[in-house]
Amino acid sequence: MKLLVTGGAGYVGSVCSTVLLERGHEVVIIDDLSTGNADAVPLGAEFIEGDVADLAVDVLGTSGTPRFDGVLHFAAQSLVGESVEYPEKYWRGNVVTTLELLEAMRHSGTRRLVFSSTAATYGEPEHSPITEADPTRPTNPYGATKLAIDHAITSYAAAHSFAATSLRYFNVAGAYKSVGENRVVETHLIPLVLQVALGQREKISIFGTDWPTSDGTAVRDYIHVLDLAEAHLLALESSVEGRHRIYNLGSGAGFSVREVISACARVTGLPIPVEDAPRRAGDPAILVASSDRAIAELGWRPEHTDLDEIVADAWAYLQQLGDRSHAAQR
Ligand SMILES: NC(=O)c1ccc[n+]([C@@H]2O[C@H](COP(=O)([O-])OP(=O)(O)OC[C@H]3O[C@@H](n4cnc5c(N)ncnc54)[C@H](O)[C@@H]3O)[C@@H](O)[C@H]2O)c1
Ligand SMILES: O=c1ccn([C@@H]2O[C@H](COP(=O)(O)OP(=O)(O)O[C@H]3O[C@H](CO)[C@H](O)[C@H](O)[C@H]3O)[C@@H](O)[C@H]2O)c(=O)[nH]1
Repeated sequence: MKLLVTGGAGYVGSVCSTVLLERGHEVVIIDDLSTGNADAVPLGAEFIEGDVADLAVDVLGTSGTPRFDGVLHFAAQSLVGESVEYPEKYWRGNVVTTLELLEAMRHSGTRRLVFSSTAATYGEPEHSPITEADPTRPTNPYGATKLAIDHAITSYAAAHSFAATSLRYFNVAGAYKSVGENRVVETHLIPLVLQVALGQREKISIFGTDWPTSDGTAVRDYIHVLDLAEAHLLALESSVEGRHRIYNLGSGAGFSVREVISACARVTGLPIPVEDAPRRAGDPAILVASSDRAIAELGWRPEHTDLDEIVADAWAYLQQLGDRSHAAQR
């Protein structure tokens, strides 16, 4: 297939693009490098630098035979805390941008879409694990914008025969080959803990030690980025015109913040100083996915579910990056 990948210079988008190219697909990437890295664009992909909202119409074309077989839409602003402080950046950057993309797809006759949704669409869950039938009550603007986009996609599928899939990722982690997490502003637990191990940060703050969990720290479901890439391929291949399918994607097990820090200490063999800190606003206590629907309908099987393996891949990537990481250059 010839595929348009938005956000293909970001973490998840560049790993997925790498896997798509390995499977023989043609990949064109649009990325404005607002949070991505030009050197994450995989060899073999065509790269167009700029904003999806500005470029979608030109790149997809407006009439005749569609130029692309499908779109994978990763481009987004995705920092929960920032979304609380600057919601306008999220409503414009996520919702307005995606509406422009959907319209460009409609006019060009491109119907196949895989969208990066998120566990943050659910908000504070009533029970665990979370299924797709559970209520969606996001607790921050980031989750609200992703949910709004999911609703828009549902109506485009019904009215305009889009063959769409929203993948609700839980906590993505790990690395694949030369691609991993290398953000200017890093807020995610595993890369932060590994930066402490590397001596790039003094310590890791544990946000909340009084959660109703076994060790008092928050529990998350960490999914290897390579398993996520496989789900995108399966979603693309099986998409159905007129349907918008929604799937949760996680590894099926929850790990506490302290368990993640222990895994990082085991894998690196290095000391990781910690400090107890207050809860972070908007954080739910426990987020664990039921991926049963993706397993049953897509035939997806998460294969890299061992936390130590996920951490080891992220660690290998950071070591290989060395002085080239944003954290090293600060
Ligand atoms: N990482 C996670 O744990 C996680 C979890 C759930 C959902 N997601 C979603 O997955 C997607 C990818 O996340 P990520 O962690 O790789 O983030 P990322 O910030 O590394 O990647 C996003 C990419 O999109 C680009 N971008 C943003 N807005 C753009 C625009 N308007 N035009 C062109 N390019 C634009 C950025 O430069 C960046 O390269 C996002 O949609 C995110 O909301 C991520
Ligand atoms: O320095 C830190 C950073 C994080 N945490 C804790 O570690 C856990 C994981 O935090 P992350 O920031 O790595 O991930 P989140 O669970 O907050 O959010 C991630 O997963 C969500 C879905 O589960 C959303 O999709 C979101 O985009 C994505 O960043 C949370 O309990 C958080 O409070 C700490 O204790 N200290």
